[in-house]
Amino acid sequence: MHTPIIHVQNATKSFSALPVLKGLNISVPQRSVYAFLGNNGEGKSTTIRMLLGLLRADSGSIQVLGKDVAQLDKRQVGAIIDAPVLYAHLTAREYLSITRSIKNLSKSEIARVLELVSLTKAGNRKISTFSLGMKQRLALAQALMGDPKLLILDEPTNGLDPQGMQEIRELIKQLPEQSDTSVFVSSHLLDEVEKMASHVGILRGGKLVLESSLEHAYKQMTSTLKLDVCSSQKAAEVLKVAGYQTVQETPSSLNVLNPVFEQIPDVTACLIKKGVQLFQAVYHKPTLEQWFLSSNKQGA
Ligand SMILES: Nc1ncnc2c1ncn2[C@@H]1O[C@H](COP(=O)(O)OP(=O)(O)OP(=O)(O)O)[C@@H](O)[C@H]1O
Repeated sequence: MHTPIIHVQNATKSFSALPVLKGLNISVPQRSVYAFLGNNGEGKSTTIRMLLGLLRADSGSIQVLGKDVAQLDKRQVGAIIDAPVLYAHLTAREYLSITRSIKNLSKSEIARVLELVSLTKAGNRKISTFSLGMKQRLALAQALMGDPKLLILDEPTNGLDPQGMQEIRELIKQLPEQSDTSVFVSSHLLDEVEKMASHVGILRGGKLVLESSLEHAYKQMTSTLKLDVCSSQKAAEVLKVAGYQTVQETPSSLNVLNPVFEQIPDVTACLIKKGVQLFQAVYHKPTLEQWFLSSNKQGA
């Protein structure tokens, strides 16, 4: 098994005796886009500051890129925290050349990162002429200079319009494949990160209450086909013979468990063929958000 790119074990952090993190465990697999979710004030930014070595945990262990965070070479991690300060009177290339000289990188690095964020053509334009989405892409380009193996982003789509959000999402999504960069991205919106993440961790009450790959989550989600019929018992017998699993709710309604959407015509045809009157069929697949909320309640 690969070493997690971020591994937090039992981390705690209090501010003026007020506990914010109360035994936080996080395991971020390599080459993942890990969405770190939590409501406002749950401690996402605090965690991110600890991952970047800007804040020390009171107790517990924090490993980033296989090393204790205190020993980490910070140049191996790219980050956007808070609103990035972009100098409006500079062109994008001039702006990136500041980071290039600080990090002592080759000139070609500017062209590489501009290409990655699709800003090659706008490279010689002043930042003051950029849209908010372009500015955020430029901030991403800056964070990607030096080809970091890990990118840590604190709410990178905050304040962007839907198109800007989509641009950033598409960019982030392709980073593991394109440049072997893992991404740890905080957000308070599950439906927003669902479109780009491969893994999700949910922070609540100072702990991670759920951590899962999205693939696993999707497999766990149970869809149902609710049928209103003349006799649920008869319908259940007919469907059992046809290989469907059902749960009877009332004498006149039952749920078919985990049907795929394409099976609905077959289910209804089976019933009609055997003389079971069907009044209504309603297909339901929970959203990821509903699944997480219910898993959370069960785990609580
Ligand atoms: N330097 C600090 N001093 C005192 N309290 C702090 C400090 N930094 C954060 N806190 C408190 O810790 C809690 C968590 O804050 P944090 O900014 O980490 O949450 P968050 O999940 O990032 O919230 P948001 O989504 O609103 O940014 C809040 O109650 C905040 O007031």
